[in-house]
Amino acid sequence: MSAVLDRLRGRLIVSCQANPGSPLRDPHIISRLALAAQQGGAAGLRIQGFEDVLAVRAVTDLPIIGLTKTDRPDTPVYITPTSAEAARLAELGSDIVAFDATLRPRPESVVHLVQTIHAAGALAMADISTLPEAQAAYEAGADIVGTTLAGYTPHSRALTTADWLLMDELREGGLTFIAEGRLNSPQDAARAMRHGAHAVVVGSAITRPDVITTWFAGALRDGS
Ligand SMILES: CC(=O)N[C@H](C=O)[C@@H](O)[C@H](O)[C@H](O)COP(=O)(O)O
Repeated sequence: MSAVLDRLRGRLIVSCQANPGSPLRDPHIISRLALAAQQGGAAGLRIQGFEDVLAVRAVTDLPIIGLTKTDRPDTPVYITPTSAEAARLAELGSDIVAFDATLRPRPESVVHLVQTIHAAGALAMADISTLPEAQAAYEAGADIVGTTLAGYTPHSRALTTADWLLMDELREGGLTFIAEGRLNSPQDAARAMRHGAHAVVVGSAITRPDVITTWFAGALRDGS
């Protein structure tokens, strides 16, 4: 296992991303969120977009998982769909480049993306939604898989919680994985480790106050 992945073992990775339209969508603000996460004990950061990766790289030595989100009319794949984007993320200082490795129509093969990321000197994190996708990603040379896209593809379990079953399948299949997606409390993060995660990514519950506010406002509306 690589030194970077070893450094992340058993640790928290904080995703610092702001949705389009969010008042926090600004590289300076994202870099401050990253520093706040570091101060709180994050061992790694997950950062979206070239400008944000650049801004965060300038302020911290923590491992960065870089990605892009690109809406394209020709494919449902939106997390780092092309090798050009993957290479740029590595050049800008991402230690790990995350990309969509789901079994859906895609502009470029997973093998090509992995090779490009490795050639650029970074590790390849395959964002998957099912066990077969994780197996295929490892066969294609990925360094690590993440449960990032579970619940976000038509062929994965539709859930409002983390996909605990997928974590169990990965663990039982002997596949190392990072748990990511809808881990909305410290208890969820700890539970993911008990389900066999190598590390845990938490985003919205730490760095999206606009989203968190909707949880609270909704609870007041519904009275639950
Ligand atoms: C599905 C997708 O596009 N996920 C993105 C991937 O980087 C981010 O929007 C999520 O915030 C991240 O995966 C962390 O998950 P959560 O915010 O649920 O803790």
